[in-house]
Amino acid sequence: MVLFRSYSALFSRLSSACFSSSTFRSAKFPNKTMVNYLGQQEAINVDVELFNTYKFSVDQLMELAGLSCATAIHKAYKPTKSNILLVCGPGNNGGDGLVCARHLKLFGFIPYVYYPKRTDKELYKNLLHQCVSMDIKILDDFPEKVVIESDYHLIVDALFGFSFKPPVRPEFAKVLETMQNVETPICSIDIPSGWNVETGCPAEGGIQPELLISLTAPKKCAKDFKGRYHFLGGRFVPPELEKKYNLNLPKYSGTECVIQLN
Ligand SMILES: NC(=O)C1=CN([C@@H]2O[C@H](COP(=O)(O)OP(=O)(O)OC[C@H]3O[C@@H](n4cnc5c(N)ncnc54)[C@H](O)[C@@H]3O)[C@@H](O)[C@H]2O)[C@H](O)CC1
Ligand SMILES: [K+]
Repeated sequence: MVLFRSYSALFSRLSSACFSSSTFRSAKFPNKTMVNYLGQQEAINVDVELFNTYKFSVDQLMELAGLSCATAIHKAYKPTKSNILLVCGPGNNGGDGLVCARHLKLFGFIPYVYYPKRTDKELYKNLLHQCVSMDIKILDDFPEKVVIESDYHLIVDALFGFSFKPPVRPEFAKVLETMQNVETPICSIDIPSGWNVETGCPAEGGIQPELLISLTAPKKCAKDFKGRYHFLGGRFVPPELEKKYNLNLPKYSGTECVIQLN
């Protein structure tokens, strides 16, 4: 354990010098003011249309969402041999986290999953099974602040997405509080957990992710994001749906599944 921690600490110092390649800094980013930022109900409506009108299954979209997240993390953080703590919540945002963990492993990272409140649905059982089958460690307890800071290079926040209604219920309060206080960088999937989906960061506290990956289209709270990297992922929106909600999505390049917005 001592060796493990000292490796992580060393790695953390080395890797902070390697964040983001120069290719990234010189790339031309689309004007994010062009993109339509969705309100909570709009995000839910788009989701419902994807399932009901366009007949996507949740598995399909979650796989693309989770792959987008792992890809954005790989683009923002190198080298890959680092420990990543994924905190997965009870809904689809948590499911994106489980998929992301699997892809991170395939990309060469060392993911650890904390998934305290599990749903009984087949999809989630399978996603967790896939993680376990790929030797991804599932943690029974959420690590203390000092342990996170010494052992992990990045936290992936997959606790709550666009269905979150504040205030956070007591069962998740401790986890969110720890995430608010750690020095370790945070990557939030779709919504920084604990933020109001529309008004953004709460007046007191609130996590401050370094990386935000908006899925389908950014939500209004993303205007409050002051971190280093903002990516858009979830490249699965049919053109008709994009038109209907005036999403004005930026053009993804070639076969890329994410695009950097800032
Ligand atoms: N169309 C897309 O863009 C897709 C997005 N995906 C991801 O799905 C989430 C939205 O998922 P959903 O299941 O609707 O909800 P959440 O994950 O946000 O959370 C629901 C979960 O959380 C509990 N909860 C709500 N409020 C609170 C609270 N105050 N305290 C504690 N717990 C709370 C609630 O009871 C539920 O259990 C979206 O953001 C994307 O990440 C899909 O993966 C693909 C399609
Ligand atoms: K989240």
